[in-house]
Amino acid sequence: MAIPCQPLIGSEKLSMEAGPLSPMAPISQPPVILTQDELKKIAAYKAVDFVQSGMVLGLGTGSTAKHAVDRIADLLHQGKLKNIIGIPTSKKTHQQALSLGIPLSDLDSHPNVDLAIDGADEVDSDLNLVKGRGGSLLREKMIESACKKFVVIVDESKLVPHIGANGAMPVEVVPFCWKFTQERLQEMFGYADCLAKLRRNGDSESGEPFVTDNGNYIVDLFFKKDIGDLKAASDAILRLAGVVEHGMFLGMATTVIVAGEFGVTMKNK
Ligand SMILES: O=C(CO)[C@H](O)[C@H](O)COP(=O)(O)O
Repeated sequence: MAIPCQPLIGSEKLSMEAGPLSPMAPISQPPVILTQDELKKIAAYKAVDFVQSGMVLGLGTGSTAKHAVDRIADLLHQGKLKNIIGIPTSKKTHQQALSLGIPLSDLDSHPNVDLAIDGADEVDSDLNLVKGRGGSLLREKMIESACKKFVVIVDESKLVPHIGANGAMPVEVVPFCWKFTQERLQEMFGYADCLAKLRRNGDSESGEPFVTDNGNYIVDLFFKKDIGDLKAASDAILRLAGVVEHGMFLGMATTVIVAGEFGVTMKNK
């Protein structure tokens, strides 16, 4: 399930043959298969190649973006990057960046962001995204809407034929009468085509609601069929009083870097 991507120069092969042959070694050895986390790290490191000294940077959230933040901190400590200002997209990333000594600010002080690097839960062939399964969609959307370039980093498992094909599309809602808002979302898409479900901590149906960094709840929409007109769906969700934001990031990504078994590919808008 690969979107047609433009290979990077040489399209590095990530599935490498094991070490040099010794006289006792078999003629060929099994390929080294990289883990999903190693693929995420490769995509993240490629994205950090876009970072230049003096930039204001949106720092993404999640297991892929974490590698990018680590890499930026390494380059700062090595003196290869200077005068970076990071704008974290979550409390968790704020903590990570702070602990690594990355100078931090926010959109109030730095409303123009040069570049944001973040992961995604789904990417379609038009570079539309689902984000927010980690719960940080609101701050991510605010910061990534304010940036000149938005580089998305994923392993190939995130590529989908259409948005909503592979899991939840999160909607951040105010806690006040969340059941009412959940019900309106459910009615909007119909019981036959969608399941709207409050996100809770843990697996139990009776667990406490998951609370976002902004003190809100999340209703996850599980679509059973193609959403169709994404812009219309986005507008309809945002018109609903009680909804704060949703996890469809339409037309926002300027570049998507995908690390997969057969190499790293990059697609630009
Ligand atoms: O949107 C997000 C958090 O709100 C993440 O970017 C998204 O969930 C991808 O996470 P990961 O890199 O861990 O797969």
